[in-house]
Amino acid sequence: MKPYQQIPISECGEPLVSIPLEKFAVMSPHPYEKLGANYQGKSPYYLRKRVVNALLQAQTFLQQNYPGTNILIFDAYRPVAVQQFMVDYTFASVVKQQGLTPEQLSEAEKQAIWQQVYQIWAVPSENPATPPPHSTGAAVDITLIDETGAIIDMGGQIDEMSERSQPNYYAQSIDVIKQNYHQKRELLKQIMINAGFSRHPGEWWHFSLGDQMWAWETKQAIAYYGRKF
Ligand SMILES: C[C@@H](N)C(=O)N[C@H](C)C(=O)O
Ligand SMILES: [Zn+2]
Repeated sequence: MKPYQQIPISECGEPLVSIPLEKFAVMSPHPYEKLGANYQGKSPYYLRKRVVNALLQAQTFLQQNYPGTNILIFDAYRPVAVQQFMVDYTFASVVKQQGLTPEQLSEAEKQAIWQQVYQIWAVPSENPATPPPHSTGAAVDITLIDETGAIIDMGGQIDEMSERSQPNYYAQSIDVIKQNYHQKRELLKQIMINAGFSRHPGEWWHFSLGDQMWAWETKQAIAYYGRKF
């Protein structure tokens, strides 16, 4: 159990709504649908109403200060079944990268890979007290695009399982390009924090508002969004 999962949830009942996608950039096709994730009629582009409003606020702030720059939404709502699909997919990918099959792995080797997977993915828990963040409709994975529509280089890919995913990975670098990665990550963080979000301490692209991780990071006693569906 992660420390943030100790935070009690007092579900406020606010609905999930569709993100107005015309106001943002999106990946097409959606990255997890492309891998075969089944959303069973729901959309990865749902969020809680207040979370959508806050995301729009972040977008307005960004465009007022950096005209032409835009938020790219990589992922938002994720049913627990999709969380399960993605952790299984990631486990299988790591095994494959090692040129192995699961049957060739010892229990200890499997555990080591699961540990790696759960470093960046939340456990697909069905327990209402410990929902995966994206299953609450409060979490969103984003990056930025520039005025030409190109994805701004943040010095790492979303969902990358490496040290580079740490938000401050480039903070101390003396290399100008790497300093620029850090500045871009800081810009992303700043527009989101201004709008009320908090950032995942280990992932530069993950932000949430109102869920357990947000409550933990912002020192609130309770979270107000639990699992949806
Ligand atoms: C891996 C990334 N897409 C992500 O969303 N990670 C968080 C921790 C999650 O699975 O909720
Ligand atoms: Zn995320």
